[in-house]
Amino acid sequence: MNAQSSVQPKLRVRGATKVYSTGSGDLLAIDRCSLDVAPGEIVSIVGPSGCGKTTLLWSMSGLHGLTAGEVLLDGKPVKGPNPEISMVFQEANLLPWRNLDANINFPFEIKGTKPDRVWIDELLQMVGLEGFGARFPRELSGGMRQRAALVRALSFKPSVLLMDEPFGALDSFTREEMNRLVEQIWLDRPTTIVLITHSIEEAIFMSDRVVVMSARPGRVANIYPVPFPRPRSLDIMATKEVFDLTNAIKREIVGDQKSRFSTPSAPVFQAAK
Ligand SMILES: Nc1ncnc2c1ncn2[C@@H]1O[C@H](COP(=O)(O)OP(=O)(O)OP(=O)(O)O)[C@@H](O)[C@H]1O
Repeated sequence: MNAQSSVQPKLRVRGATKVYSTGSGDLLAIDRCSLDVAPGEIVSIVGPSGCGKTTLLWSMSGLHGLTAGEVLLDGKPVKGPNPEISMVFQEANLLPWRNLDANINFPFEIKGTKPDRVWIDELLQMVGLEGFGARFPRELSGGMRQRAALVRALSFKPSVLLMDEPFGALDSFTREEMNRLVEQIWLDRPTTIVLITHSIEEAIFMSDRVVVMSARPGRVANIYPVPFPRPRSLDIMATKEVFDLTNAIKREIVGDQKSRFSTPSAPVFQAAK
């Protein structure tokens, strides 16, 4: 799917600017970021540490407000938590005293709504966790806990899934397994996904487009289309085209950081006018 097509964007970020008030003054985290994500598209956001990736993603979720700019879901402003938007974080955040089933049910209990058990069982099967409902988080591996977090996030049937470095704490083998799993689920049930990652390889494997942000204050520096066919096999990932794209993105990020380090840095910024 291509965001440049005439289809209305699922998610539209317009001039997103966020200033945090800190003990040493205002800090401009992101500055006039704009991005359209098409329905059913997977977009990754990469950039130097501290460039504002999480700030941008949380703004998309409605979990925190913007100083200026707006986020639109299907053309309507996102002004707070939205049932259409789910999140997955680096930590699975499962409640240790509840078993897997009870963890997945927990958000429904809070909301006072009834979970769709058929859908949840289907998800558990897709991620290979069927039959593990009675297990407690301590009895699950890191990868299994993240798979459970994925099921919990998808259990609401969101139309947008926001993932904040979801596999960053996993070993590289499990991480690749999770990448393939998310792609499989997405191929089966297309959802609009925005993913933050520190791994350019992961970004390329997962995405239709990779957004590169500049060092803080974060701006959209460049957007790279990823034209490789799906499902993305290890063979595709080993091609020269992927190697060249990886290097181009890496060079852009490293180059940006180098130019920052070679000029005196000012940690506190004024908000963009
Ligand atoms: N609640 C907050 N209050 C003050 N400053 C904040 C707050 N949250 C983030 N920041 C600052 O805003 C900037 C952007 O942070 P953010 O976490 O969005 O970046 P990031 O690109 O996700 O970082 P990383 O890649 O290291 O996870 C950083 O300088 C950070 O210290």
